[in-house]
Amino acid sequence: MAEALDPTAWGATPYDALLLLSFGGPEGPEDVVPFLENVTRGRGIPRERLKEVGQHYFLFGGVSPINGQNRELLEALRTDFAGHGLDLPVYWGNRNWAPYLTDTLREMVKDGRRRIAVLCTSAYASYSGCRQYRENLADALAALEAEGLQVPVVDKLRHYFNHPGFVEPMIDGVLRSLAELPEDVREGAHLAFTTHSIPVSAADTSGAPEAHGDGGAYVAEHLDVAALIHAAVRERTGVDHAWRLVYQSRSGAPHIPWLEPDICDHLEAEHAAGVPAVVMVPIGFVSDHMEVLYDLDTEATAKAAELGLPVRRSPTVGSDPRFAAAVRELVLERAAVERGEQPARCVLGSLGASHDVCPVGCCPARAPRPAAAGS
Ligand SMILES: CC1=C(CCC(=O)O)c2cc3nc(cc4[nH]c(cc5[nH]c(cc1n2)c(C)c5CCC(=O)O)c(CCC(=O)O)c4C)C(CCC(=O)O)=C3C
Ligand SMILES: [Fe+2]
Repeated sequence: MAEALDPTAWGATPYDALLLLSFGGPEGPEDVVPFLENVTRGRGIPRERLKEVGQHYFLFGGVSPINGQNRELLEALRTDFAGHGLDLPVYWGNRNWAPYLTDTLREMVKDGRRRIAVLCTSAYASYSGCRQYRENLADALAALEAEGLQVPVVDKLRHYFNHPGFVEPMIDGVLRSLAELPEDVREGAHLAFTTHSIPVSAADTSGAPEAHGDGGAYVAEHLDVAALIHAAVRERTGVDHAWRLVYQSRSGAPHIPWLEPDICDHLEAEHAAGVPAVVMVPIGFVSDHMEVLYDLDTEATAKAAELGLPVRRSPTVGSDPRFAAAVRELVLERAAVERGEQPARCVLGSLGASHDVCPVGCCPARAPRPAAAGS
């Protein structure tokens, strides 16, 4: 097994590059409206919600932290790869802002890259976190083909929500946040694991068809990560902190059901129930981007202050070296699979490793569109 994952034996063969594929964000006030237009094209988000979200960005000078965080992750990946003798170039492209995916893929093709492993900055199954990226890849490949360029093969790496390199940095973060709470409320603190709300219909159909059902793979995967972190914290502190999975950043029309409860409503309910403190744990996100900075650090934190409820927000993985190492392992694991080997899968929790290739019917879109890197 170890041999299959040794970069000095086969390298990442058959891959000749890794593509970091992310959301993208504005880098100045003049970018905010065009960015939001890119995000919401054809998605039916109410105008009021868009104005409101624009204000979140303007509050931070029109700059989302996400691009800077991806630049740091790129550096962390290059450092990790170089330190482990893995000679694999790493590129970066986004769905909604420069560097745009199509431009990056064009550059990759011009550099002679033919077989590309893709890491998305979304750890879980769902239309927004998985299939939509595959649709973006299909669109970009079609654009290159229309330009007469040779189309590379792209393989999306499996979901990594339950990879130790994703979970362990978050466990440390929760322990740090608990330690920062005033001592008299620390032991009674509850953990609020939080992720992006999505329409209930999208949650129910998330993941492979056999996982479909109430909450689908999206909710099941988050519950697994939450239970893992909770158990590790109990083991390390000896305290059994009560926990719940809650949601944030809801958009869409009010009459369409989205996953609940919202973090702010949850904080209110916790306070009313006499809970002395809460640690918000943003397990749904890969870096401390705007959903974390605004929805948790600004809005939910203000709500808690209004209630007089002590809260802390624990960090996401960002460019933690353990996450960079996890990405290397995911590349080498998948490379071994593509060479016909059966590598060991590094995985925690009760769900096992997610599929390498999305089956037909995985995280379906409202209206079917071409998607790359699937069956
Ligand atoms: C599951 C999920 C993730 C987590 C997985 C992943 O990371 O992919 C995520 C991440 C992100 N979402 C982001 C930003 C936005 N998401 C929006 C809208 C939406 N997100 C959705 C879902 C998700 N989103 C959904 C179902 C919608 C409704 C419309 C639609 O179906 O598309 C809108 C429109 C306005 C609004 O309504 O909020 C914005 C501006 C940013 C960038 C932050 C930054 O700039 O730092 C990031 C990382
Ligand atoms: Fe989003």
